[in-house]
Amino acid sequence: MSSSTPFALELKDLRKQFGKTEIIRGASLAVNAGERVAIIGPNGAGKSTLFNLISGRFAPTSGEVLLHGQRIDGHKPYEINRRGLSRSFQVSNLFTRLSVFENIRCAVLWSMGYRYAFWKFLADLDDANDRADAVLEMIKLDRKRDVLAINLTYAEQRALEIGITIAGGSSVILLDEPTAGMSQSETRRFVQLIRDVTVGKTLLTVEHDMGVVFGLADKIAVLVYGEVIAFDEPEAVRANARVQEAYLGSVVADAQGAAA
Ligand SMILES: Nc1ncnc2c1ncn2[C@@H]1O[C@H](COP(=O)(O)OP(=O)(O)OP(=O)(O)O)[C@@H](O)[C@H]1O
Repeated sequence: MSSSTPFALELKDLRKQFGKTEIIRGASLAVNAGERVAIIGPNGAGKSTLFNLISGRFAPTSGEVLLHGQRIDGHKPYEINRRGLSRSFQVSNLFTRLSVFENIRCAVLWSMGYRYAFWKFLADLDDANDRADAVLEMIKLDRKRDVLAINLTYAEQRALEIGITIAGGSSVILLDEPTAGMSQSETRRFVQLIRDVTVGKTLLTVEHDMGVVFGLADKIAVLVYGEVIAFDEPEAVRANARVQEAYLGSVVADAQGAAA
């Protein structure tokens, strides 16, 4: 066994079957700490399923998921979260009737272990408040601190979700289509926001927008029929013949304009 630093996240020959259908068919991937990785692939390739396997919503049929060198496959989502992996969802996960600040503070308190032990939380409330305010500044919602989440714009709600995802200080962040539904200018600002709040962290994002992919990712993983057929830097993936053939031909041509 090597003594070098383990990968932040590693998938080893991961498989997932639903009934008789194998959706994830031996996916392998090794992500270094601090890398930003976009997972792309055609509809139905298994991107969301892969996220569900990594974050513990599904247990794999076989194979391994390692977080900082330790097995997490089959563990419960909250256990995986405690070990430093946090995930956002395509569908909004906000408490719409709570303020922006309260949404973030809930996430901070949860990450500090106050899910059930609210009796001990008063002592640490100042810490939680400070951390929540720091996160609000990072996601640029400090001026909306006391606004109810339901009254935010769509883009602000998505920023709040990112804030909730990073509030606990996880080192590995999974974002599922973070810019879906945004205008082009909102998307550009949002990509910058994601870059800013994930400095020093490991990021995996599922993304359809090639402008976002090429603007954000250090590396791209191409998932086709439940297999990672390429995992490399953007230019190498763009030039990869197998990727061109299986998926990217026309999509990449479009992206060249979008990323320029
Ligand atoms: N819980 C489940 N039970 C049965 N089949 C499932 C389940 N979840 C996903 N699938 C199937 O797995 C396949 C991959 O779905 P998945 O949502 O992971 O793909 P995707 O790459 O995220 O697609 P998209 O880009 O359209 O979001 C689909 O055929 C889907 O119907």
